[in-house]
Amino acid sequence: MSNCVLGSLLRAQPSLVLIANTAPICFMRRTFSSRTNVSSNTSRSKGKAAYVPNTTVEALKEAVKTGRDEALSNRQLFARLHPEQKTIDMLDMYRLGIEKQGKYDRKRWFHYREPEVKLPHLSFFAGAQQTQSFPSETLPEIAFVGRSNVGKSTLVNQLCGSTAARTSNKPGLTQQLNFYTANNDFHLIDMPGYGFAFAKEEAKNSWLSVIESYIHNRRTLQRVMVLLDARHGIKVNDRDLLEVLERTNTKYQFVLTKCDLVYRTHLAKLHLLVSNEASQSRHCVDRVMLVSARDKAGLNSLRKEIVHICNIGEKYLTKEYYKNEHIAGTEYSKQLQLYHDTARSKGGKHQPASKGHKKQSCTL
Ligand SMILES: Nc1nc2c(ncn2[C@@H]2O[C@H](COP(=O)(O)OP(=O)(O)OP(=O)(O)O)[C@@H](O)[C@H]2O)c(=O)[nH]1
Ligand SMILES: [Mg+2]
Repeated sequence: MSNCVLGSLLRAQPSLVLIANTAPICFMRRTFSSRTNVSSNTSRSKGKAAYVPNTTVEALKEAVKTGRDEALSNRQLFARLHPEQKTIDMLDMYRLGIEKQGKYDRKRWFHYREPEVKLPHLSFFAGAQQTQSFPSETLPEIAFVGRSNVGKSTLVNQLCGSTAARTSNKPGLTQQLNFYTANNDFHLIDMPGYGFAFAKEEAKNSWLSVIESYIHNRRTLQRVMVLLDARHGIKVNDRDLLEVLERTNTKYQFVLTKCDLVYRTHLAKLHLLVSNEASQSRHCVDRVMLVSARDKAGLNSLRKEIVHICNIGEKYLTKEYYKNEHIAGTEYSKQLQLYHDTARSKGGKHQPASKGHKKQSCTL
């Protein structure tokens, strides 16, 4: 375990990380006990986990280049990001993120009625706490990894409309690799989380080495879904996992979870940062997925991704499905047009968020 990279999470040492390779800002790698950030200069971010992912973002670079913005905190730099309009439109369409309520609130009007991709129910068939207990390699496998409590087990359940995986609001419930089969078409693997968890140190060390061994050796593993909490983005201990994935030439993809807990504009900015990260990584799929298991938003896109990864598209995405999808898309465009026309005729911009709307805290 001493040479296990993931194991280093548990004895993290402060070290310097450069943003965007060239940007003259550095920040202290946080340990679990010390959560200070040297580039944060606002009292608001003091003591909080203000974290800028180690990624190249034109807006951030631009802000740094001007010189006058060098003293800005990560949070302020993040606030200056400008996501593309098409990202915001996509979030609107799939109703991801909290929408600021306005006079012409789209929720009251219409939404995109996407036909559902129905995946078979899951059944549990193996649990592994050590490498020798892995079941034999038969069907294509997709693994779900991420920090404890990020929503792995919940997502596995929601994708297949099942309750097979146990979930809890207490980090550290899943303590072994759980293998689920979906109608003998593919396997989904729910992994234990890394980072903070209510479990013994030795147990956490052993999960990490088993996860690493699984990623390294499993020939049927098609993709690793790296789940990131939309409130937090990429954290230091995620980076250690990404290093393992890159080193073992494993194909992986980011999934932003709990999108119902952040505002849509925040989500669009985070999407920009994480997409940037994905496009710079050799083995990362350049398509960031966004989901909310609570609101059941974005799940369908992830289901389609799974079906494509496992090459079972013709079974689940029939001609009928594409026809319904086309009808729903056309209807949505019509309603959107009507919405814009009405808003314009009433002199209309959206009203600001209502006073009673509770703002969610985030640690970016
Ligand atoms: N609001 C919200 N809560 C969610 C969402 N997904 C999961 N949760 C909640 O997050 C908590 C953790 O969910 P789990 O699925 O058990 O998390 P996990 O990643 O499997 O956690 P470990 O097994 O400890 O690694 C539960 O209370 C879930 O109800 C989501 O999309 N939105
Ligand atoms: Mg779990």
